[in-house]
Amino acid sequence: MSLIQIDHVCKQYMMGGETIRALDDVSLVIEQGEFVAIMGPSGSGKSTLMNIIGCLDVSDTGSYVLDGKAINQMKDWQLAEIRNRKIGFVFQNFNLLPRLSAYENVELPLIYRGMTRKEREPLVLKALEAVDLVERRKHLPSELSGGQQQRVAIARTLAGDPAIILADEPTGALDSKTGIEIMDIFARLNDQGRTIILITHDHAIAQQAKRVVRFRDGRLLEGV
Ligand SMILES: Nc1ncnc2c1ncn2[C@@H]1O[C@H](COP(=O)(O)OP(=O)(O)OP(=O)(O)O)[C@@H](O)[C@H]1O
Repeated sequence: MSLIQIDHVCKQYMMGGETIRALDDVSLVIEQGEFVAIMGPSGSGKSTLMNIIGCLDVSDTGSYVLDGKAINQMKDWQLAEIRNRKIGFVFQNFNLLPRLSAYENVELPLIYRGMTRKEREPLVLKALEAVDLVERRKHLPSELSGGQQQRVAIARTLAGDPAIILADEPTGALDSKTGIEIMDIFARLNDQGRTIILITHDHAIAQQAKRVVRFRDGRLLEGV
């Protein structure tokens, strides 16, 4: 069974009487343990697909099965539960809380899950270790470089042990050298068995993934 199975998915938006086909009959299979880049120009539908894969939105037609569960039929609360348990999001602008240290930022989702301090600590340290940031755990985001902040964000995601890491332009706010370093971290996590899906418009970044899926005008071009 594939981790992600998307079949003939369509998503339209109405804008001032005009219909925009953001996703136009998209089918895509992603296996457990893959490292995939979804690449396309602005407006090609990447974010729309990302939102569907991340259970933030559902398609108009077609089907999406994630880890054996049919997502299309789910209610909002069920989608929220799947998101919390299975998906780790990484965003372009890091989304760290500025008044919390690196450690506390990574810890926060585990507090929301109701874990005790004792349960949280090894998970937080392990996640920070995975991105080589244990030493900087007491720093505030403002005391860290952009690349380090993104690594904290990746650690925050890892601590929750998600089935999939979904990264939306994770290198978009970084210079190209730092961007490649972030991709090296994803590659390392992938070597450890993590499934990673990232969306990007940057060809050089996409090439760092093991598989590139190209997108244009709401359609997949190759690599399916
Ligand atoms: N909520 C919305 N309402 C109307 N149109 C939308 C909405 N969201 C997206 N679209 C349109 O759907 C198409 C695909 O948008 P999408 O954001 O998925 O593209 P993208 O490839 O992620 O672009 P970018 O890289 O600029 O974020 C675009 O034409 C966009 O204008």
